[in-house]
Amino acid sequence: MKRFLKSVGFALNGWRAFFTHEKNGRIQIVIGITTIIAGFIFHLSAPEWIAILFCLALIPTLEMLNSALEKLCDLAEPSINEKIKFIKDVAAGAVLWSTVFVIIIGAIIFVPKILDCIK
Ligand SMILES: Nc1ncnc2c1ncn2[C@@H]1O[C@H](COP(=O)(O)OP(=O)(O)OP(=O)(O)O)[C@@H](O)[C@H]1O
Repeated sequence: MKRFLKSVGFALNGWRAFFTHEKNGRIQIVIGITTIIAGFIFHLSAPEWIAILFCLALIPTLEMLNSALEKLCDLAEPSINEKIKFIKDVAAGAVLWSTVFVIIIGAIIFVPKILDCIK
């Protein structure tokens, strides 16, 4: 139990490092809070909340892995290297790939509600 709590502590340190020191982490916080507020304003249904919460979990998770990989690459090979370029580009590509679908999901959920409000 003590070891488990220690591991949770390390993971929470990871959250703090990502969400306070990384620019992308701070952006994710702003997007997350804004989306949750919008969810309450537009009275999302349970399935809509599930989709939105899944999206809000997915992108920061990928961003965290991307940031960790970037740091590892910078440590392992500070000079220009084709393999490092591949690793960094593919990791960034993973974030972008998911982001495209998350934007589509967000649009499917929020755009009709916003249009209803404007009418
Ligand atoms: N050591 C390297 N060798 C080859 N290409 C690199 C190297 N470091 C970075 N690059 C290239 O530059 C791009 C940007 O790398 P960088 O580490 O600056 O990521 P970033 O997303 O701009 O970082 P940040 O998240 O700090 O803004 C990489 O995707 C890669 O194409």
